[in-house]
Amino acid sequence: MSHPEATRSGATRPKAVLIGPPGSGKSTVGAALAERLGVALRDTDADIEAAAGRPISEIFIDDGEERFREMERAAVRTALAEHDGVLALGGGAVLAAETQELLAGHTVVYLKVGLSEAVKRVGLATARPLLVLNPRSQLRRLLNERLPIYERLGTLHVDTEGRTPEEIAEQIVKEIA
Ligand SMILES: Nc1ncnc2c1ncn2[C@@H]1O[C@H](COP(=O)(O)OP(=O)(O)OP(=O)(O)O)[C@@H](O)[C@H]1O
Ligand SMILES: O=C(O)C1=C[C@@H](O)[C@@H](O)[C@H](O)C1
Ligand SMILES: [Mg+2]
Repeated sequence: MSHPEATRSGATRPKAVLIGPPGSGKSTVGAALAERLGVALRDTDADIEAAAGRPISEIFIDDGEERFREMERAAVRTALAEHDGVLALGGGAVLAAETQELLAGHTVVYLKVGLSEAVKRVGLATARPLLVLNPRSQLRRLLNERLPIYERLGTLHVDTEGRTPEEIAEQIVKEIA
């Protein structure tokens, strides 16, 4: 007898789910990977902004981080069930126990980046609400908290330093083939 959950999860699933800290290149590598695979890139940050009709920085200010994380859990759940291309998750999405469970059985690509390189890449971008005040110390805190989670959830770990997004995408294509 076919179980409805099994049918649903088997029918539509992303080719790859990208995780990693801010600046690891989820959006950039995601675009290069989607192009190579000839599929669409979906980004849960963009889904949340579209649903709320506001940028994430405003959601953080108006509603707080907790409400943002609720919206993020829902966005991840929906995207994992609907999307069959490349899916980039927000940097903190993996903190949610529900999301950690939902990722089991997926091809999860962890994009690795060190603190100094991540700081260089995100620069002083104010679009990242968690990094507004002191990007370096905030990123250090985020990395300390999240590295073990990214490492545990990633079924493929990919170095991103000193390599172009295209080179990284090429490696991922080979490894998930
Ligand atoms: N391999 C790379 N080498 C050099 N720069 C890179 C690389 N990958 C991404 N970048 C640059 O780093 C910055 C951050 O990349 P991107 O926005 O893709 O990260 P992200 O993981 O999606 O971040 P966020 O979690 O904030 O959404 C961008 O300016 C991008 O051009
Ligand atoms: O690292 C994080 O917690 C975040 C990363 C971004 O992708 C956004 O989801 C938001 O700015 C929070
Ligand atoms: Mg991004």
